[in-house]
Amino acid sequence: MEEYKILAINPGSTSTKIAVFRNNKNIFLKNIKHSAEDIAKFKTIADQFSFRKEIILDELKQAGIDVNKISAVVGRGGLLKPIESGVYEVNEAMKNDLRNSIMGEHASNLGALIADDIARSLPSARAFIADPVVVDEMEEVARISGHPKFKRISIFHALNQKAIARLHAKSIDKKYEDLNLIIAHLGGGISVGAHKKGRVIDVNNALDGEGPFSPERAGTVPAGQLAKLCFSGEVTYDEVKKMLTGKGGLVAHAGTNDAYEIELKARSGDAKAKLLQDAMAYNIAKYIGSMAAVLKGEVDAIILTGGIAHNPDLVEYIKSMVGFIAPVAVYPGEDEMQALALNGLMVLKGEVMPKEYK
Ligand SMILES: Nc1ncnc2c1ncn2[C@@H]1O[C@H](COP(=O)(O)OP(=O)(O)O)[C@@H](O)[C@H]1O
Ligand SMILES: CCCC(=O)OP(=O)(O)O
Repeated sequence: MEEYKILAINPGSTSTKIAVFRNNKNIFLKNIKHSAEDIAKFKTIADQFSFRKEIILDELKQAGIDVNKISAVVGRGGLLKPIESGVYEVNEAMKNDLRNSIMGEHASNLGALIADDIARSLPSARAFIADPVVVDEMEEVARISGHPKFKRISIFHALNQKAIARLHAKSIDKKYEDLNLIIAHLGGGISVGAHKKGRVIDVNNALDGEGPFSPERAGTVPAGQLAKLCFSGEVTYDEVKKMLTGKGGLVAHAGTNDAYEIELKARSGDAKAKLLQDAMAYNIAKYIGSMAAVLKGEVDAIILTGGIAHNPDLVEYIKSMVGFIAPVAVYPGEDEMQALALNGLMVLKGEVMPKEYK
């Protein structure tokens, strides 16, 4: 069998994860954490391009990986136009949209750009993205907000939610397409999706003022108070945007995007940290409850995943609130690196045709 080496690149809001696969075997994996201060040095996401790219190349060099043998670089897909689930070859239209931040700014915008840049520097490598954060399978009824000027849109951890859904389905000998699941990805941002027979029919916009608060996002905030603040003359547009994304959530309340730090403080008796952690868990559970209504109570399982799903206290809090709906399964961390690499491998082996982004 022909041997392919694949580099997977996953820029998240609080980390850059990289992995190298030889066919479907993982031979290198690294999770580089970025503190709130590190990230705050950059005005825009585009400004982080060289910082994140150099970190990736340094790590590969230190690990002794021969990059010249790489056949595909697969990046986490960012804020593109809403598109269907799948693997896409990086092209000029995609790069233009990402460079111009047509749908906003998020670290995942760098996935395709860095993948393309690295692939171009190699003898024969192609660049792809898979299941970007803009995968959109929402039902029409879920798109309508309380005012025609505001439309609900699908921005979430599509890659990991889909990968974990398939992993869970396999573990119980079922197909993803036969199950109804509620999946909460608990990372730098938090998304809670209702998966109905393989389609995410509703999900909170994890990036932009919707859903539970997260390590670095405010989530849903009282709209009237937000409008008042915006016209108070006390804050600029950019400052308000940062309050919602980047400097909201745990960063605003406690000055850190590290949920593990809050977990340790809460466990050692810090009452403020405990209340903050409980509030985050409470809001996650509340959104899971709303997705149970979306699925009309027909829920095969609730799945908790992402970095914060490592926290046993937070997981117990959520279970105590939503355990009556369906069994709760916990998949701490993510399966994104394998999902990226396997999508690239399927294209290289000719098993799937990459889609074209227009
Ligand atoms: N072992 C752990 N225990 C508790 N929290 C953790 C653990 N590992 C990571 N986290 C928390 O998970 C969050 C990051 O999750 P992750 O899914 O890696 O995010 P992202 O990809 O959005 O950067 C951070 O706030 C981090 O503190
Ligand atoms: C943009 C939606 C996905 C998201 O929030 O990712 P991070 O948790 O990596 O910021």
